[in-house]
Amino acid sequence: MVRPEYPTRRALGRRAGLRGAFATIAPMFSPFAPEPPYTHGQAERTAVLLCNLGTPDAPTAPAVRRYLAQFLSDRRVVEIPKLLWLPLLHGLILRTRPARSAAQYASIWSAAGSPLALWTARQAGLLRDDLDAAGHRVLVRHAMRYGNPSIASQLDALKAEGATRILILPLYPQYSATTTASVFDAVYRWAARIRRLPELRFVNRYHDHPDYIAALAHSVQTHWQQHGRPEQLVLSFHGLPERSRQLGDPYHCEVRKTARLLAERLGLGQERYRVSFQSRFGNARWLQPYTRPTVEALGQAGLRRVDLVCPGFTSDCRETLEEIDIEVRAAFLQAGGKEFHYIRCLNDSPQWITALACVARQHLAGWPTQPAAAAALAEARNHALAGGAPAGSRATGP
Ligand SMILES: C=CC1=C(C)c2cc3[nH]c(cc4nc(cc5[nH]c(cc1n2)c(C)c5CCC(=O)O)C(CCC(=O)O)=C4C)c(C)c3C=C
Ligand SMILES: [Fe+2]
Ligand SMILES: [Fe+2]
Repeated sequence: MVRPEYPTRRALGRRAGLRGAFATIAPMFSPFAPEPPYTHGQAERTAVLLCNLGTPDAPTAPAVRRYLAQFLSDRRVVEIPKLLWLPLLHGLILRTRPARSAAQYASIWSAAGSPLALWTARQAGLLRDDLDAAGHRVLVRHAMRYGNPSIASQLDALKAEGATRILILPLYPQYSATTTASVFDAVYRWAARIRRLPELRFVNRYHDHPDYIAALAHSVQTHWQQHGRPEQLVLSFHGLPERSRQLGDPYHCEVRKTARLLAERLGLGQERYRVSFQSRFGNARWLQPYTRPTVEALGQAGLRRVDLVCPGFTSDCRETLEEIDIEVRAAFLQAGGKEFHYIRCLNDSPQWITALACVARQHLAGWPTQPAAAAALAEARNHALAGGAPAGSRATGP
């Protein structure tokens, strides 16, 4: 006869202890971030995350080295195979460039920090106010693709604030794999470790949005009303390796369209403006013509006054305040030019905030942005789930 084996009290205790211990350590082995327990009837909240490129934490060589190490290790930015690129990056570039870059950052750093960081944070606050004034209760935060605050940390914060729907809005009007897609990579990486994902939407581009073009035109026209007009207006955009265009990056095409629409809006004939590309990095061939030689040639050709605007940069930063307003200005004057006017980026202009809000609202369409609307939606859902039972009766049930 086989006697059934009943576990002894001590064995049961041991097993419960093991189960308890397992329950304690299991989350440590989960690939997902811990979540608070799920409860029914949680409010739906909509959020917008403004994403910009990023900037060093300080204008010092170590801070710039940290920032550049992250930036230039991104395969979206430098497409050279890692085996060839990393020795060059760590053996040469990160040993020489940070000190030079830090001095350039120092020349444009304000008491409150990096211009790019300040403008981006301000845009987030103003966007929230604008949406709020229009009756849209939306959480708005900003994040940086490289440096701080990181995209992951801001998505964590939005989730902790209860965001269940998040619109990712890069501060790049023209799409490029090197910038826009890299922001999306960071969001996907964050999402891969989240159990209860918010709904996510992404804005790829708004290079031809009428409000964006109107904001640019307003900024140029205001400058001209105060200072008169130049002989030439240069529209300078951040450059990109020519190879990216050949491999299918639409950036160049979108830049040309922004430029055409802006010139049309300003009533400029083709002979009164030109497009150029700045901030070339390394020795490869980038999109042409390059900004500095373009402006030098205008000075050498005897032009008295050139105005320059950077329509692709939505915030002033090192690339505009130092490279353009200091270096390119000096190059023009040295080449014989007399007056160089740098027209500032959109920064916190009301027209730009209106444009951002319009882009955001178009992409938020269908998502509740008011607490009352969100609550009504949740109630309607509960009602449908309960098969018509009074709304709220399932609010806390399974
Ligand atoms: C290595 C190649 C680079 C590509 C490709 C690139 C594309 C690209 N960048 C911007 C916008 C900005 N870039 C900024 C700084 C910056 N960019 C590169 C290199 C590439 N950019 C470097 C190495 C740096 C750091 C500055 C330096 O050390 O020289 C900035 C300014 C940041 C700041 O803190 O002020 C912006 C903005 C776009 C839009 C773009 C592609 C379309
Ligand atoms: Fe750049
Ligand atoms: Fe095109």
